[in-house]
Amino acid sequence: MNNNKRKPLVAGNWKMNGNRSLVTAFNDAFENNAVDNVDVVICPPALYLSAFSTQAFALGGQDVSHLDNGAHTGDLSADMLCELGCKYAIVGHSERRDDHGESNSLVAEKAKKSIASGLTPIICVGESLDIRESGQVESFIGEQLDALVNGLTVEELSKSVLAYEPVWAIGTGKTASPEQAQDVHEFIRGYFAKVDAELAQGLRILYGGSVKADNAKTLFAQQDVDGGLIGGASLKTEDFISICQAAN
Ligand SMILES: O=C(CO)COP(=O)(O)O
Repeated sequence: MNNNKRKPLVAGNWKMNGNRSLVTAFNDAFENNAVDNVDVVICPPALYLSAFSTQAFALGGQDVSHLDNGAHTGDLSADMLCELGCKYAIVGHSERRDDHGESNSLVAEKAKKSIASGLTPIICVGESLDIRESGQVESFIGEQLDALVNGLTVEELSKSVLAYEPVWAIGTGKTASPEQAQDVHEFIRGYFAKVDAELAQGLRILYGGSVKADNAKTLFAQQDVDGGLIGGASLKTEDFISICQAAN
């Protein structure tokens, strides 16, 4: 693991996968395999949240509304997630941005609402292959970050976690190389350093995109990589536990 003072965090995003027996498997596996010195989070489909019984990891929502309550069919509020025991909520995942047209400013509103309710938002940013191939990674991610800095105070940002998830690496088996990941993480930390040096130093920035048990350690060893946001490999207890241990 890198030698900075930020506590590593590994979050599993089950997406629209899993069932009650997977919940049971995770309850059992984590009771028997402690992961030390790493904050571990599972973000299952929300209707399974109440089926978890272990205290070995925290729970998170995969998305959250920017609104308090009301006539918004299918949406879940931050308070509801809190009531079901969540400590975190993923916001701005590229699948939400693509499937539901979520804008940078909406993502910032969701992060703000999460913090107001006591949740830690895991705010996702990342570029498509087109953007990368046209050499616009930093300007594209810079715009995603601009919306956060415009919408959230430094104090709110310091209660957030960032996740860099290159869209071309999600579910494709094409992981960013450790150098590619480090380059963007360094850019993100540098961006926040211009806002507030202490904020940037303490901000946890996770990498997500085809993280597996066999590549996690080298990714997590990068100076500015503080853990991971894991999709496919978070659906298997053994793989996910190995990835969590690689962050220690
Ligand atoms: O989108 C992701 C996590 O949020 C990454 O998914 P994969 O690990 O399946 O590539």
